[in-house]
Amino acid sequence: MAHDPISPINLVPFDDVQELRKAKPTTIPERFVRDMTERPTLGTASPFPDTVPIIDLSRLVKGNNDEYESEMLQLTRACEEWGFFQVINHGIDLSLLESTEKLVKDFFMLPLEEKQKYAIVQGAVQGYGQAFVFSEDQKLDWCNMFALGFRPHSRRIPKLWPSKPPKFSETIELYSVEVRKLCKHLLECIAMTLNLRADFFEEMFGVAVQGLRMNYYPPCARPDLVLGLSPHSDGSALTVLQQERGSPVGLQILKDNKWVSIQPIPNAFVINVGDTLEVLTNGKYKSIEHRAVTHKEKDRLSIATFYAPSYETELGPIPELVDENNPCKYRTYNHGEYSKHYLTNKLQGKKTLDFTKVESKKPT
Ligand SMILES: O=C(O)CCC(=O)C(=O)O
Ligand SMILES: [Fe+2]
Repeated sequence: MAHDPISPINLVPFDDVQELRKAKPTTIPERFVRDMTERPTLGTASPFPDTVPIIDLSRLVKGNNDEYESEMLQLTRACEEWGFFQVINHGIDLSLLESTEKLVKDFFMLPLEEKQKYAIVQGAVQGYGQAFVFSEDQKLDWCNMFALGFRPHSRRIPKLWPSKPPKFSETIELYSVEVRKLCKHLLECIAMTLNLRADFFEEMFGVAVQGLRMNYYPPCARPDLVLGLSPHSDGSALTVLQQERGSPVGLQILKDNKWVSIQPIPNAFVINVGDTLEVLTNGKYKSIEHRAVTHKEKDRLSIATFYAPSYETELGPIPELVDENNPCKYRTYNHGEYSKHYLTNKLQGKKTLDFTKVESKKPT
């Protein structure tokens, strides 16, 4: 698919959160104040520092030895029981992570007029601003976002690649190439946890779609009333998230019906299973609902890379993963069609996945 399969999308104007914050309002504007049921519980969500699995990638390249086997088991458990894990020793140059982080932060610190040169254009899901805002009465996230398409090349909108700060675009390019390699490697390992050939996903995905969303969450005087990012699952196959060094806790995942905070580990990436992998594995590896919360004094930056099959790919449960005990739970559909569906609906937990669910037959 040459361009975003999204046209037209009618986004409605939104308030720029950094600008709002500058005015230091004593009350939070109504459009950001969540209904009681949606408000985050802060401080009470247990941080579970050692339960979201940590995968040491340096142990996954060594071939057939005990370390490799035990790390593969850990990866299987992470995908099956958590849908989220952190990777350490991923091999990406730490100075590249630091410079990416710094330049992205510098971008958000530019004056609004400068950032607005790259504003989301109607009909695209790339640029500066909040996507997923479709009505005047929809609650807004306490966040500014900047999204860019990276691969395939035809998806790029060159006028949205900023000239300021200097080196931004070339650094994002280098970063995205490295993160792409990481995604490929992780998917090879994940394929093997499913007893599939290592190159199974690589072959199926074609020229994989890769996009970036940079999220900047200014501090908020009332973090108990707002959400940084609404609950959602990602439409991708895999998502790779970098959190700024020294970030406060912000990411929470819904685990056994409780919101659990993910503690940032310096230099690690947070990886999560997206909807596409859920469908392909016939629900064996599930995408997990997650959200971001804000902090009273500290800002937070995160950089999410979404990695997904090409838009032409036909998706459905992999036949090897469907049998009598695991009947087919999702219908077959075109990935471009799903992306369009995902991007034209507000973020609402895992609701977009209903698009592909097959009605389960009631036992007679
Ligand atoms: O900022 C975060 O931790 C979450 C970001 C996220 O979930 C996303 O961009 O899809
Ligand atoms: Fe997400």
